Formats: sequence, C-alpha cells, structure tokens
Amino acid sequence: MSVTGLSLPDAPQRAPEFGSTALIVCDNLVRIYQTGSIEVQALQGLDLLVEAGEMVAVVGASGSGKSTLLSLLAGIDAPTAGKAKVAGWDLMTLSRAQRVRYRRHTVGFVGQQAGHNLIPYLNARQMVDLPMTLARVPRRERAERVEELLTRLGVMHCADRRPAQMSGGEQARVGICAALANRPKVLLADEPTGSLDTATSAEVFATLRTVNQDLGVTVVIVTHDPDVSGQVARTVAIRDGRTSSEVLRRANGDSELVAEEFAVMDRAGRIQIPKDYRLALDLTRRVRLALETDHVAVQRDTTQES
Ligand SMILES: Nc1ncnc2c1ncn2[C@@H]1O[C@H](COP(=O)(O)OP(=O)(O)OP(=O)(O)O)[C@@H](O)[C@H]1O
Repeated sequence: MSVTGLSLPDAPQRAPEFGSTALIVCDNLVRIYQTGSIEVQALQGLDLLVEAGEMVAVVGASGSGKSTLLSLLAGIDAPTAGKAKVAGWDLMTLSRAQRVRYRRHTVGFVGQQAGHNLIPYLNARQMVDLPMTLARVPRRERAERVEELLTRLGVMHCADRRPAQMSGGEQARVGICAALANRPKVLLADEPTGSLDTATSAEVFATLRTVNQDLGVTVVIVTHDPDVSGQVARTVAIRDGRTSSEVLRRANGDSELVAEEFAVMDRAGRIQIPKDYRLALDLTRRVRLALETDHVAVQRDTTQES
C-alpha cells in the first residue's frame, strides 16, 4: 500500500516580537512610586527601542520620567510593570546575583555631577582600575585597559591626578572611562553636561560620540538640554512618562544635516497631538479622522459648533 504525502496547512505567520532586533526594548513600561498614600506614576506605559550602535538622547521637562527610565535601564531600580530588556537581560526578573553581573558588565552608568562619579582620594588610574578589580580582571589586563581608555578619551595626562586636580570636563571624561572599564555594551549618562559650561559640554558630547563610534558602545543620554538634538542623530522626547516625539538628524545629499521631527505612535495606534497644534485649530475632545491616499487628516468636529 502506498502512502501519499499528507498536505498540511501552513502554520500561521506570527508577527515578530516587538523590538526583537533591538538592544534595548521598553514595552509599555510602568514605574509607580508609592510614598505613604500618594502614588506617582513616573513612567506610564513607555515604549522605546534602541538598536545596537545607536547614540540616543532622551529629553523632557523636569519630572517627565527621564531619570526614572535611566535608573531602570541601569538596573538600579526595578519596573512596576511592562517589559524592559537590555542585551537579552529581562530587567523585570533579575535575581540579586544577576543584577550585580548586569550592572558590572552589561551597562556603564555616569551620573549627574561629573565629580560625584569619582572617589575624591583615588587618582584617574585607580578610578578606572577599580571596576575591573571588583570584576576580578587580571592585573596586566587592567593596566592595559586603563591606559587604552585614558588615552582614547584624551585624559592620559590626568592618570596620576585626583578629581580636585582636574577640570570639570576632565572629571567627566575620567568618569566615562571608569564606566567603560568592564566593556559594557551600553553607556547610560544622566545629565552628563548638567554642571558644565557650553564649550565643555560640547567637549563631553564629542567624547560620547567617540565612545559610540570608535568603541562601538550604544549610548543613551538623558538631559533636559533641548539643544542636545544638535549633538546626536536621534532625540526622543518624553512627556508625562511616555515617549511623545522623536527628532532624527540625517545627512541630506552633500552631507548637510537636516533635522526632522516625528510624533511617536504607540502599539495601540495612539499619538499625542502637540498642544500648540490643538490650540491653533481649536481641536478639543472629539476630532474627525479621515484616511487620505498618503496621510491621515485630523479635523475639528464642526457638529459641536451648531
Ligand atoms: N524615589 C522616588 N519616590 C517618589 N517619587 C519619585 C521618586 N523618583 C522620582 N519620583 C517622581 O517621579 C516623577 C518622575 O521623576 P524623574 O526624576 O524620573 O523625572 P526627570 O524627568 O528625570 O526630572 P529631572 O529633569 O528634574 O531630573 C516625578 O514626579 C518625581 O517626583
């Protein structure tokens, strides 16, 4: 008896998982702080994807949730709900030991005050060496890495100086070297230029670009400096604990850079119409949506006026 081949229906195509190729995935991320009976929703369902090799700035008004996002990504704090994944680590479910490994090897963190990232009685060489000593890196390898980083970021002349003997810009660069010592995939910087003047800030941004382009580290910078979009290719704005818009800078033909602003649509299709647009056209509670051939029109609901 011959057996004819069975013809089975094709398995249904599954949509690829949200951000399946990204290095950093925040999917509907929520962080609620509870102080007594008061609840603060610092992040209210934030979506963000960062691909490996990107340099992204996160901007937003004070209290919009920028630092909260960064401390979640740094593994300093844990999300209340949603998904946060960095380089394959699920930040919702990290055990204590995994959290230590994650913070030591996967992410580097530089905090707000350049001087506060350093220990007053350690010189630059000792400061960059310290994270590697804690990770039990052999002495010779540590010495080579210290030399490589201080040289690459232009602060080798500070090797034997303590923070008090360095300028603000040098302190910031040494802090970045220390954060990179254990070869993290991601560098997270919280207001890295907050206390610096304009010229020194530009210098620190140049250093961060070197880290991104030459060392291949993915960089996420949090700042409330709106001019930062001139320094990076992608700026993501957070409003009320959610990503609301993005500015992309791209080379246009003969390498002229053009900046273009986009609204961010979440996975449920929601976008936020900027306040000045709403005021200009008096868009209130109900609007008309119309699908045109290449765009969607949003118009005032004139039935409310009669
Ligand atoms: N540990 C905490 N306990 C309670 N509320 C907090 C805590 N940390 C942050 N918040 C609140 O969460 C919200 C977001 O704070 P977050 O520091 O993330 O904002 P931010 O955008 O970084 O602000 P800034 O630019 O001023 O640093 C704010 O309302 C803040 O008061």
